[in-house]
Amino acid sequence: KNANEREAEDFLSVYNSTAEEVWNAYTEASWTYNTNITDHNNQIMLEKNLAMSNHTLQYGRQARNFDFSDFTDSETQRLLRKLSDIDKAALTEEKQKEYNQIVSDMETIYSKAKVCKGDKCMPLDPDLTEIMAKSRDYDELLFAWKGWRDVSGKLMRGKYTRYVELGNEAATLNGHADNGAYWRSWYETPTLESEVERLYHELQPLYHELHAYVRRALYKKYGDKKINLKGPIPAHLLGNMWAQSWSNIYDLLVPYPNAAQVDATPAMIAQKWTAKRMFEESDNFFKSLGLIPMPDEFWEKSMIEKPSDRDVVCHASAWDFYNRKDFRIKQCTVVNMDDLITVHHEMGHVQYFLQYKDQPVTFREGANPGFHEAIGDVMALSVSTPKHLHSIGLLEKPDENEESDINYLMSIALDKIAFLPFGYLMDQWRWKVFDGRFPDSEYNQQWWNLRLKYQGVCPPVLRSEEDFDPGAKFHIPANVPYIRYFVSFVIQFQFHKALCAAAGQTGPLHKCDIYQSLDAGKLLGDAMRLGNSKPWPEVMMAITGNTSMSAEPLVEYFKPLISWLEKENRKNSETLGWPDYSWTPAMNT
Ligand SMILES: CC(=O)N[C@@H](CC(=O)O)C(=O)NC[C@H](CC1(C(=O)N[C@@H](Cc2ccc(O)cc2)C(=O)O)CCCC1)C(=O)O
Ligand SMILES: [Zn+2]
Repeated sequence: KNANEREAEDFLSVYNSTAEEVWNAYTEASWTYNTNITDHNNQIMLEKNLAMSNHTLQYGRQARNFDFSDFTDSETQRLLRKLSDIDKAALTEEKQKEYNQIVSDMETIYSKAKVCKGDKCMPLDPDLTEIMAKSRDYDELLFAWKGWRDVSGKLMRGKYTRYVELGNEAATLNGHADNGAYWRSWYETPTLESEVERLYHELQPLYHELHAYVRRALYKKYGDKKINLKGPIPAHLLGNMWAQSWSNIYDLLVPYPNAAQVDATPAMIAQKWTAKRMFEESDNFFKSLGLIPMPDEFWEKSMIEKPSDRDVVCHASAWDFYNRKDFRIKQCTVVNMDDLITVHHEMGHVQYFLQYKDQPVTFREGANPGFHEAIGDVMALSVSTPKHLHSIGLLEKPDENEESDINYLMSIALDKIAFLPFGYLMDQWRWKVFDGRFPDSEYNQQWWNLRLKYQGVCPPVLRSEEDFDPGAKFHIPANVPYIRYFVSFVIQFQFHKALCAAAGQTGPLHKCDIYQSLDAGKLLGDAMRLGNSKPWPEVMMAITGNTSMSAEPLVEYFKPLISWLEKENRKNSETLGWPDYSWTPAMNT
């Protein structure tokens, strides 16, 4: 190593220890704000955010001064290259302040928004979420759906244009074409857009089969004035505020009502499960694989229930405090199966934090953002099986027959297959907003074009450019990219297949439960420990033996259901897709 490389290594170790301090300070301030939304806490968070940017700018400039092309250590090269991209710190201080304020304002609007009916004002969590999940009254669902958009997205419309401008300015200052190109650069895959497009088209036939089957069920429930069997589905009838997961309307479309049921919620309530019990159950699962237990600080400092005395950001999240000791989850947990899945999802993030905590801070990220999103869901694929739920006392002994298999696969498909077009279109919209193909005069129209094209849903009431429906989904005001979830929903089945093999499970993928398999745990733990120190294809290879993303394991997992759906839809001579694309439901009748 030449003197230059040794100097770089010293520089990187000073960077690392100072970064831990500065990032910890920001994360603490952000946590304080997220768990107690006040102007005071907001100001402190914004200050710490600026301090973090100044640190990034100061060290980013120094990193750029090194010529690391002839360095021998590839890890040093990788660290310096990552440091050289200074993100928002490239903006002037007042533009950074403006940008951070806009994002904070949009997130505050979203988190404090309530829909009022008379003197009763309902927040998204849990009130409107519960209405969307449980109501079967077309107009009550419409009230919640339209009401939420009026008090969230609609109020952010004016801020989003400036947010886009400043984000693009920062990205171009770092050498990216626009902010979307910057976000995609984290995958180190020049062909990312065509990769995800290929995956989407491989999976679209599965979605069309499910969409046709669900549309038929909604037709039976809401009639021919509200459902067109050749048209898109009104977006408020699918059990979820964004029609992104349909498991809450499972009762309207159960394939075999007399076969074994799959929902553990009734048992959780009957047995008086608490949020704490749900988290302990998840911790047990990770420990059974030989993975790292949640540390004491986690149990002391996490916020696992919605406080009654203050405003909080209820959207669940997992937090790394960058001091290798402090990791937390913030979740307004409701005792039901949906939230038990979410607990595993958030715990998956914390397990990743724990595994890579001794990496340089720059590498304390997922191999790519999709990897970070997949870990918890992989665990949930095992935990959700009737066999596993029975083993923790939440379901009777599952009867092993084809009908209960189809029931189970349907319940999982309503989350996983239903999600794919939504997971895909969220950043299709944002990438095109950032690259200018979607001018702000068309934000809402283009949003609904994509919602129709990919999801086959339509707005139940007229929309205009006074509305800003993308802003009604957390990740848009919160400035959180979304293609990571589409990637996760594909690769989590690759991981599931690989871990099931490691666990010696030979049956069909949907029956596999990796519980207590130390081999499966080691395979995943070793991959997580690498963090972002290696390009993700190498990590993918270490887990699955392949270097690329593949839809094949997802298709294999759902094979029995797809065959059933094809037969069922043919029997009903369903039209796949929505050729009556301009149809809309009768209004106010
Ligand atoms: C400090 C910080 O922000 N940390 C990051 C993690 C990190 O980057 O380290 C973080 O905690 N982000 C929050 C976000 C929360 C959830 C989410 O938003 N999910 C998507 C998509 C989806 C839906 C179903 C599903 O099964 C899996 C995903 C949605 O709900 O639309 C809510 C419920 C589940 C996950 C998350 O955990 O990803
Ligand atoms: Zn996540």
